[in-house]
Amino acid sequence: MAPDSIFEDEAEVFHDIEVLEEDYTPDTILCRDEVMTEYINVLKPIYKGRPPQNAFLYGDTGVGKTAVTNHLTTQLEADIRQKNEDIERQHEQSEQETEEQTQPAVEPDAVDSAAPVDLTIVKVNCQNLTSTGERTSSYQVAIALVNELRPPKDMIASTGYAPQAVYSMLYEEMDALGGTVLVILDEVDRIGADDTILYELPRARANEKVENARIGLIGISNDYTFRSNLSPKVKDTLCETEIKFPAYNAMQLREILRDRASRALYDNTYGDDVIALCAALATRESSGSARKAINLLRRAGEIAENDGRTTILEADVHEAKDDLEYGDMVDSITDQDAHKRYVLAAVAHLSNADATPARVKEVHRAYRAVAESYAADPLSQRGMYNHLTKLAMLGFLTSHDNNEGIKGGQYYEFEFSDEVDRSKVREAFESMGHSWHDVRIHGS
Ligand SMILES: Nc1ncnc2c1ncn2[C@@H]1O[C@H](COP(=O)(O)OP(=O)(O)OP(=O)(O)O)[C@@H](O)[C@H]1O
Repeated sequence: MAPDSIFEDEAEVFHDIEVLEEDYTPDTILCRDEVMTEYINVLKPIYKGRPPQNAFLYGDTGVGKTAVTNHLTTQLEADIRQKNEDIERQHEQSEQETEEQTQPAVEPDAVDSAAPVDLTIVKVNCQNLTSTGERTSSYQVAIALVNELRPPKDMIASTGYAPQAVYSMLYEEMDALGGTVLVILDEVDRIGADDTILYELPRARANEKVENARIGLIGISNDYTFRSNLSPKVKDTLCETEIKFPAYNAMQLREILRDRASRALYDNTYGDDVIALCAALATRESSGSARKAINLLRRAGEIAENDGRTTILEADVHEAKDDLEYGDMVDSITDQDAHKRYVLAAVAHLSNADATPARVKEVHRAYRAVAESYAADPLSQRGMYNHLTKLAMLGFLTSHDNNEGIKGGQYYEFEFSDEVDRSKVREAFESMGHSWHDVRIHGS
């Protein structure tokens, strides 16, 4: 039967596509028993009503840091709710029994030692705090935390307050809550060089900034260098416990994928070959990222559906890989700071004018025109050169070392690496809401 609408697919492979969405929290966390045990030990004191611990979680992207955190904090909240209800019931029972009998049936001590636990969890992703993609700062994280704790009508603006005033507001909110306040900072490396908040929070009670609240801090990061660059006093507190999330191997990814696929896809739409290929590609190309494996499966399913098929083929997975790589590169460009993006735009214009590989002087001329077209102050050639070499180090650009002997001297030339091209840079600009400016390349 022909579909009634142009938006209808003749063939469908997804039974529940949401199971493959980024924000889906799986009911069961597979293949993470060891880290879960370590993590549970960090959270145990909270359940027991003792002072919370601080922890630093690290591991490559897509290895379950957020998924495990969400899973365990949800479980912690549910268990504490249950514990508090039990305690309340016990209290009521013992009060009743005291009224009825002269001798209470329940040991009074058993009730007193089990005081209800008051827990508030505040989560902030430090990546999303600036619209321009520049580095976040402790100040912005503090503002985000204040706003998480306040009702919408009392939220504060992201600029215009003295840092100490923001910290005071934060402590006030936390003190008003009382009990244990567990602050979880995802992508904490985005905080950049100013890590004030990371030593302010765990020490707030000792420094008498809060009286009623006990603050625990969990930082999550996929940047290995971040930890080593932390100031020693932050390292001592935040990294009280460190939990490393290792990359998944292909076998583990297969297990995770089989579980997801069985919920997301109709039976018989995929075979074990497709699962194995997604797992193998994610292991090889994306250092064991479950996110990549799941995204590959999802994209491959969409490709099959768009093609009117109810079976996902290995070829769909290969096509999905190409599609995702394109998107990943655009995202990585978006993640760069403004001057690096201007440099990439400059190389895009040069490449379009067939003027690459280009010497630093030529890149600088194009870069200056790009920066000015976005009303930004261009850096000097030396300043820009630092960004240029960093971009080459990160794999966006390739540099050629030319040596023309005594006459020409030694010089470097730059061009896009195989993974980058003009359309990706342009798409990155547009995805950030910046229109693409066609800059004239002089002298080319
Ligand atoms: N052990 C697991 N069992 C089931 N699903 C998992 C597991 N690990 C990761 N996933 C899924 O893989 C995806 C990526 O995981 P997650 O967001 O937790 O990674 P991450 O380590 O926090 O990555 P990033 O550092 O990029 O934030 C999510 O969809 C998550 O549900």
